[in-house]
Amino acid sequence: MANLHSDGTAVCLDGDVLAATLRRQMAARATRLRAIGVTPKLATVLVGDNPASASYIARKHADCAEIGIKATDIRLPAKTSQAQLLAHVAALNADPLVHGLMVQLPLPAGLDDDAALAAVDPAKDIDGLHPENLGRLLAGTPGLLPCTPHAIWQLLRHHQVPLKGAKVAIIGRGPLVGRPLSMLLSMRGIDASVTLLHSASRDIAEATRAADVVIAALGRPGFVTADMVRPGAAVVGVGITYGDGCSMVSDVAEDVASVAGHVTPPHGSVGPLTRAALLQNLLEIAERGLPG
Ligand SMILES: Nc1nc(=O)c2c([nH]1)NC[C@@H]1CN(c3ccc(C(=O)N[C@@H](CCC(=O)O)C(=O)O)cc3)C=[N+]21
Repeated sequence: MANLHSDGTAVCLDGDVLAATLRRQMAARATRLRAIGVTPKLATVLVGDNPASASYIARKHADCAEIGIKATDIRLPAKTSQAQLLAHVAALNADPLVHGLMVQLPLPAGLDDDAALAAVDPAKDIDGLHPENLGRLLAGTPGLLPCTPHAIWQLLRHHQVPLKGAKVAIIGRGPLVGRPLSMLLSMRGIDASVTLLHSASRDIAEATRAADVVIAALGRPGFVTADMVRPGAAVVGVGITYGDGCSMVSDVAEDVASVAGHVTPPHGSVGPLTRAALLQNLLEIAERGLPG
């Protein structure tokens, strides 16, 4: 098996390394934009004090500082009303100096995630989760791509994992990852043959054992085990569950590395690339001269 290391362990699909490369490429793009008088600018909206959400937002802002993207960090109390939240989104939509914005999910109880996604101007929708952008992906004419699916595609492409005609088993049909990823990878030009598995699927292991690529995005620690993986297959763990203390546990069990050809590391890999994909969308908007 050509894709295995000589000691029989899988090649590491390391998102940290690729994300650092992508940030350097983005820094060069930001420099070129500033040279023509465009300062790329992000706005994030965080409602409440979910510690995981606060940590992701802090990392997005640190990435912006490193790349040379201006960023505004809007924090609203958990008791914010739907109308107040939508007023903040409308103001950012209308601000010609803001190229892209996102509302961090999940919102606290009482606020509507879908309504918040739909309120973002689709031309500034760096999450790629507005119904118009999801609809364009479904139609095969994508606009801004959803970040985690784009991250996973870039990770597989970077490591030259073949997708054309390949059997790809995706576990999890959520709106942020599994479902849009199934649309992306089955697009003309990428040409994977996708099986979308979920909690009501029978014989998940049978489907994953037949797959060239297994992508676990369900949020169940250690769900994909070595016996579910064909030797030499590529395995991507997306879901991360916070264990004791600050440990992070992947949807992919550690024993998978002894069977797979490629595998994401146990501490996760897709998160830093998801942040990179968000800022790639932002720079694309700024380069198009849109919308301001
Ligand atoms: N509107 C919206 N857009 C999102 O893109 C979005 C969202 N809501 N809600 C939650 C999920 C989750 N998500 C992550 C992003 C980065 C890491 C990440 O960078 N993780 C680091 C460390 C994380 C840590 O230490 O807490 C890592 O994997 O190494 C993880 C998860 C984006 N999401």
